[in-house]
This record gives sequence, C-alpha cells and structure tokens, in this order.
Amino acid sequence: MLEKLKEEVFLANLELPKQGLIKYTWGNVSAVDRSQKLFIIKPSGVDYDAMTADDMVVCDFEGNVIEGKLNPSSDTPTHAVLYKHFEDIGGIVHTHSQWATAWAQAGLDVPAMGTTHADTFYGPVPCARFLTSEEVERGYEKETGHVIVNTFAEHKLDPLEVPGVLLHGHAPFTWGKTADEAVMNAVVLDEVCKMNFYTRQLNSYAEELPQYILDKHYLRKHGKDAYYGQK
Ligand SMILES: O=C(CO)[C@@H](O)[C@@H](O)COP(=O)(O)O
Repeated sequence: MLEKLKEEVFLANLELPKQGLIKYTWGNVSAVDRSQKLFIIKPSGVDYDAMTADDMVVCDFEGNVIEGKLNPSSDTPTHAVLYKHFEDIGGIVHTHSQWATAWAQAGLDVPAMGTTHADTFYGPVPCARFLTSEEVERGYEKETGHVIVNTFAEHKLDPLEVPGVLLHGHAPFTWGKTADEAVMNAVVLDEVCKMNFYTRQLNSYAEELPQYILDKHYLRKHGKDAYYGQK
C-alpha cells in the first residue's frame, strides 16, 4: 500500500543527515496521501543507516497506525494535527537543526532580514509559545500540533506562505507541498537563522527587509505571476 510514497518519505528522511540538519535520529519527515486521508512517516528511533523504505509507517489523521511493523515517530500526533488543519500541505519535517533550534531556544521569531528568507517565507517565521504543563499532561505531541495551528490562526498566517514555525524551547517544524519541499524549507530556515545571527552580531540595529522587497522576492517565485526559474 502506498509503496511509491513510502519510497519518497524514506529518501526525504535520508536527506536530513545528508543536509546536516540532524544528528542521530533527531528528526522525522512525513508525506500525505489526501485521497486516502493517510500519511506516511518514519519509524521512531531507528538508525538512518539501518532504515529501509519498508520500515515507513502508514497512519491516519488521528495518528493511528494503519500499516507498518514498527512504532511510528514519536512526533506522529503533531504531524497528524498539522495535516488535519493545514489542508494544502503535502509533507512535514521536524529537525533539531542547530541554528533554527538556537532561535527556538531563545524564544525568538525569525525576522525577514534578507532576500534568502523572502524567497521562501513571506514574512517572519513565528516562534510558538511553550506548552503549558496541562497541555503536556493531556498529550504532548498532539498539543504541540494545536499550539502550532493556534499560532498561525492568531498571526493570521497562511501555512503555504510561511511554511515553518519554531517551538519555544524545542526546535523547528517545516512543511511544503511535498516531503522534498518540506526538507528544502528546513534547510532554508536553518540557513536564515544562521545568517540572521551573524547579521545581528555585525549590526544589532540591522533593519528588516522593506515590505516591497519582501513582496518582490516572494511573489516572483510563488503565486500566479511568478517568473523565477523555467516556469
Ligand atoms: O523532538 C524530538 C526529541 O526531542 C524527536 O522529534 C526526535 O528525537 C525524533 O524522534 P523520532 O525518532 O521521530 O521518534
């Protein structure tokens, strides 16, 4: 069942260590099949060198395992909530990549300081609040998903325009139309966190990108009048 998508998810997971986004098993990638209301995610805590496409786990939008011999990622309930509420996304990534995690631990939104940011994220990437002890008690990973969804609702953000978030004290989640796009967005987010850090070291008063440059860069790559690349 869903063999092609399993292969895609497996390969996207292997990209995380290749891109230097994770150490050990500190991350996960999933992708969804909207027609079947099912998603595929990597198994929990399995060494990337030992993992095969056949180890991928099929889950429903409640996080129940539908097919697979291994336990799914511990973050499966978060992915399930995001697929349920962000109806246009096709893939999700969670990492503990160094630079984005440093910003998450600092509890800072990631401002759009340059066009590297604007090519992918149409505005600042928000840092969602700490979970409360009640939320952790109620269901840590599921409530993590709800905190992300509520953060986007409060900031009136479109998850396709801002395809990522930081969680205070934790790390980033990114997403995209596919698992590969979600991985690319995780790479970009980590890079812009690093660039922003250095920018603020060089000039703590460095300004955020003016709105018209943010518009220009985001919209030339995305949206109906996009002209970047071979469109
Ligand atoms: O956030 C964490 C650990 O803090 C987990 O996402 C990470 O270790 C990945 O766990 P899984 O192997 O996907 O269960």
